[in-house]
Amino acid sequence: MNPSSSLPDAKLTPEADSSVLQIWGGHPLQGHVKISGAKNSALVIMAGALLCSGDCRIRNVPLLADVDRMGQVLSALGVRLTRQGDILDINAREITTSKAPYELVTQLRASFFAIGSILARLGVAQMPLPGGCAIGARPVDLHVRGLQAMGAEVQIEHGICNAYVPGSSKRLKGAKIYLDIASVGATETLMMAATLADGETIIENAAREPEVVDLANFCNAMGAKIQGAGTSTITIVGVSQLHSVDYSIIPDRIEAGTFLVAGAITRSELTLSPVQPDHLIPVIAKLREIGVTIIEEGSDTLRVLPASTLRATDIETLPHPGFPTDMQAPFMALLTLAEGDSLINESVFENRLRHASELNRLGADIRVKGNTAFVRGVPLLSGAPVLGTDLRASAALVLAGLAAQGKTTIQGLHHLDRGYDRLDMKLQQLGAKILRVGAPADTQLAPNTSASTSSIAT
Ligand SMILES: CC(=O)N[C@H]1[C@@H](OP(=O)(O)OP(=O)(O)OC[C@H]2O[C@@H](n3ccc(=O)[nH]c3=O)[C@H](O)[C@@H]2O)O[C@H](CO)[C@@H](O)[C@@H]1O
Ligand SMILES: C=C(OP(=O)(O)O)C(=O)O
Repeated sequence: MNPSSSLPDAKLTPEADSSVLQIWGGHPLQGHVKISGAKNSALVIMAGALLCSGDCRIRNVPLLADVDRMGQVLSALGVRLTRQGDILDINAREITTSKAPYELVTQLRASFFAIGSILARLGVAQMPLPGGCAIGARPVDLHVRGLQAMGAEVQIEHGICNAYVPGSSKRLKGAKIYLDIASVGATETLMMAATLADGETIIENAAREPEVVDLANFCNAMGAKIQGAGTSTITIVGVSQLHSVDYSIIPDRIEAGTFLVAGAITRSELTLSPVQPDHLIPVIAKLREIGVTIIEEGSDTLRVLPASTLRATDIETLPHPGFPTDMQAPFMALLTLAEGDSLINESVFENRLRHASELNRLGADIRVKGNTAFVRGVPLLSGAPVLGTDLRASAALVLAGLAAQGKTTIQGLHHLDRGYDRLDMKLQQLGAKILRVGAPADTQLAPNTSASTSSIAT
């Protein structure tokens, strides 16, 4: 069953670039929201499907522009894909080329991680350097060094990472790899590469994010031998081939966190499911510190209650299980309305505070110095035209817009659509007065004051 079957299908096209979101803020939300599958799991698991020459059925796949593009990357490699609702079937029996298309790979980050699976399957890969959110330099040196340690020759030329495995077997060799930084992507690239390598690979200082564990579980369900995912040391014993699989990806903890903040910032009562509360420990802990009541109901449901007062707090982003960098911008939106001064330190990416100046357009009081934002709480925000500069920055502006008095117009929706499954429609179903309109000229339309704006244009 498509978990979001009550939502219309959105068209995820470049038109999102010219469309805008209009939000009439200051209205409480109410109801239940269905959390979609995790973007960062879906994308890397699609890359992982390249390791297997049998059928891979992936369930709970979110409707995202990034998933579409990743599908196009796989198609361009000769892989067969069919999607029905949230089920994606992938068959990579034949990979007809080792060269991934530049114009697609450069539009998202996770596409690059497929260098690990392509190299493992074919012994050769030509992968353009990736795109993704412009939140820092985001090099791929750790991916490259790890593949080299496994015996690959790798060179970056003209924006393309060319890799091949010398020798007649074309098979990577197990290796001991220490990552200088616990990089999510490098851990995933190397874990995939190691599943089909000759011998044992040990990744030290591995990333511990839930999406790394999800990828390992997916690979193990295909017959891989991966141990330790979720800890700092992952051991992979290479196998010669993997078999068919039917696998369901985890709920998106960042989408869930975004809806928790939506409840908190609009002082609303919402329930969210399915979620894995243990994936949200730092987010829930910070919300409670801010004064928001979060109740766990059963094993997969969270309820957020209307907060009377929001209190300032300090946040430092860190690799999992620390506070997730992908929740930093949404929390900044929330803290603009908290009583007192908050300090937010972004320590994972070097340029991920660009939403601060856009939040200031809405009346927030934020000063940025280096990687630190000083947020002085204000009693209210007021709607204004703003620009989403990356995925989570755009989500932060939506959240601020929901709380701001009057009308907020958000441009740059292609960022939002990369990583949120029909966010505007889900908010609409909770009673938000939010409307997507096709072209900037339409932004002058009169507000639709009805709580259920079914005339949404997608
Ligand atoms: C598609 C995907 O899964 N994206 C997530 C992934 O991105 P991504 O995998 O790109 O993030 P990383 O964990 O690799 O990045 C962490 C830090 O390591 C640095 N670094 C990374 C690789 C490398 O070879 N060299 C290097 O210096 C990065 O520039 C960054 O400063 O994890 C991030 C951190 O949780 C999340 O914000 C992204 O949503
Ligand atoms: C940074 C993010 O995504 P990506 O790595 O795909 O750019 C994100 O999901 O917040």
